[in-house]
Amino acid sequence: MSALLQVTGLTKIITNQADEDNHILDGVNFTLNQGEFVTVLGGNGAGKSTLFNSITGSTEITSGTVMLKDNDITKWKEEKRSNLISRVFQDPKMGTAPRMTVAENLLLAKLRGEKKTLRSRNLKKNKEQFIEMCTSIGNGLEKQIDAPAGNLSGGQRQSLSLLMATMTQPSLLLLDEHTAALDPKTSKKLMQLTNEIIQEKKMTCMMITHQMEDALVYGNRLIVMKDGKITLDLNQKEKEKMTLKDLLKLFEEEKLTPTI
Ligand SMILES: Nc1ncnc2c1ncn2[C@@H]1O[C@H](COP(=O)(O)OP(=O)(O)OP(=O)(O)O)[C@@H](O)[C@H]1O
Repeated sequence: MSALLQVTGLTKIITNQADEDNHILDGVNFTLNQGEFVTVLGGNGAGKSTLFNSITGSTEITSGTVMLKDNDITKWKEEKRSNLISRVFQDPKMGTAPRMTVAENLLLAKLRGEKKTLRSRNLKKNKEQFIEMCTSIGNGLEKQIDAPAGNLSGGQRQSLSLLMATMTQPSLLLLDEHTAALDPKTSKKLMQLTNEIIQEKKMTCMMITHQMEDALVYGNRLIVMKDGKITLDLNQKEKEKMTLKDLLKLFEEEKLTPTI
């Protein structure tokens, strides 16, 4: 396996009004290999989303480097990084344009990184493929193909976000609690769909979740964060041995504190 993402000494310090430094990310180091699907657990405020923000370039870091596909992207603007990195957020409203139709949203995703306009000719050409993609999800999204994305249910809108995020096979897929705002049944379905897409496209993915069971069931590596640090990093074999009970016990006993 070859390294796809290499994060070294990633640190983000925020100084508050009392002039105290808060280490939101505290020297995070890890390497993600091509094809790895990592689930990321950690309590509120552990630094999980800030880690994602640092990788996508939506937050400025204090120090450290981010390498992606042998490129040092630390100083790249967010827009440039977005040609290689896709992210799906918790809020269904974040990943789609509400006034554009489902088909237009999908076309926008298909043309990512290209300087093309949303011509109706392009829409017509791709419509059949888009309907097929939507039908495969099984939640009626294809019936809304010409409806504005803002009219969709939360589950439909998140599945559209997921389709858009994975359409052009990004180098890295970041899922930021992307099922958390949905009801349990819809959330489960979207998680299954997510896993199918990741397996089928052999994608490299990091997924933040608060569902310990999902963190154990899905993916082939598990990372736990606490106080801006990675405090547990289980490979596939170690993860397979870990039971939900063991994991819950570790959290309860707070054995996930850094050893240094
Ligand atoms: N721009 C900022 N200014 C000040 N504090 C910030 C900023 N960004 C993040 N923080 C703080 O950094 C800490 C980590 O936040 P982050 O959102 O990364 O945590 P998280 O692990 O994703 O938590 P959650 O599970 O609640 O989403 C929090 O205490 C948060 O309030």
